[in-house]
Amino acid sequence: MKRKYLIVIADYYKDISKGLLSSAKSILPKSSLIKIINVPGVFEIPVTISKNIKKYDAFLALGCVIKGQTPHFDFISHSSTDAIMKLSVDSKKPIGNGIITCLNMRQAIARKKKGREAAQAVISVLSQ
Ligand SMILES: Nc1c(NC[C@H](O)[C@H](O)[C@H](O)CO)[nH]c(=O)[nH]c1=O
Ligand SMILES: CC(=O)[C@@H](O)COP(=O)(O)O
Repeated sequence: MKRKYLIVIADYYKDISKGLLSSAKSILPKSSLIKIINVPGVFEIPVTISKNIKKYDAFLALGCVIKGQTPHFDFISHSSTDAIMKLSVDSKKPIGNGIITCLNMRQAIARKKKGREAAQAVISVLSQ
């Protein structure tokens, strides 16, 4: 079956996002219809998915948050994760969480292939 996927990707850390995107795309079925929307940061991901929730079968949220000096990291990480979970449960559609939350750039580089896990999870839920 030809599934429609929307990938929403935050450009805040472009190199990391590129890795997340290529690893996610590598596992999606070749027959899928895939649309990609770029947003400035992970905070913009939930509203973008929400605006498109009826148009696609499944979604991938990709981005990277790296801890700085202030509590900003916790607010951005929790609010985006919670909003994505709520959207997924309310709409009954899978949204793969490929937002990595890291304490430093070294951790982010080591995790930039995690898009694959998010894509794999979505495929698994779609097949239930
Ligand atoms: N600090 C990070 C951000 N911050 C930006 C926000 O996501 C948002 O774009 C801004 O607050 C305007 O609404 N975004 C990331 O993706 N990663 C970060 O580490
Ligand atoms: C997400 C963050 O914590 C970071 O990008 C912001 O840095 P800071 O807390 O130093 O303003």
